[in-house]
Amino acid sequence: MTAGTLASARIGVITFPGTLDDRDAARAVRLAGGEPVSLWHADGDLRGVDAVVLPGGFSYGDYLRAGAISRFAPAMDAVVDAAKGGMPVLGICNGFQVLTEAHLLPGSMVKNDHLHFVCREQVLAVESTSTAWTNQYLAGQHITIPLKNQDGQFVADDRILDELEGEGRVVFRYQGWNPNGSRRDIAGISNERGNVVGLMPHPEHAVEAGFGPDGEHGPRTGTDGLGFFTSVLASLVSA
Ligand SMILES: NC(=O)CC[C@H](N)C(=O)O
Repeated sequence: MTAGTLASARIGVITFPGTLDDRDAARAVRLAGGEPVSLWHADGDLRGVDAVVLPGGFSYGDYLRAGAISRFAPAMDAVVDAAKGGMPVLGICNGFQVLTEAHLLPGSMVKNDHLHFVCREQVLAVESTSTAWTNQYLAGQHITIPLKNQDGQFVADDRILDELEGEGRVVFRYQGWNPNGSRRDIAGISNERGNVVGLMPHPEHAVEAGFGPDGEHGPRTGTDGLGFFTSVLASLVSA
């Protein structure tokens, strides 16, 4: 993509068997002004996209461990190479699970501590705006987006957690209630470079006025998730 051509940014959305949220992710890209490109897990060619979203769902039925099989999909070999080269990659929920399994992000996702599926509107604090996916938010801003998962507990040892905190790579933290027992209330993290971000809650379901969740204090806005997709477009223009 040439600098300054915001609307021509092509954002790939990968579909695995069992993916649920690819259509909403593609729609979010379109509403932000980008061009969504459908990518299939078995295809190792990313079709020249500028960034990639790994959407939510139950890829390969969450068999073995959520994300553990998807990690070996041919598309993921291409994503790992592209991410190492600096391409923006966002993993949402099951996509976050795939990113940890693929070792693009540290830590692991395990069963929610209460052992129940959780589905709710969740308030998050945006703790880092230095990533390809959060540069259009304000540091400390609270956003409300849906959360729905069974394996949403982020775990890592203290050395990794201290490193994430020390390097400003805790991108989102749960506010008000920790819905799954995640260490240090962590809802999302990034890699060192800030091009790879993963989180459990779902920004792609909060991109259109009147349909997303109410804000924390104010009237229903429903668009708190749109900033992920406008952020990546902005990061591509400034790249
Ligand atoms: N919404 C989702 O992406 C679900 C993620 C995952 N398979 C889980 O339940 O933990």
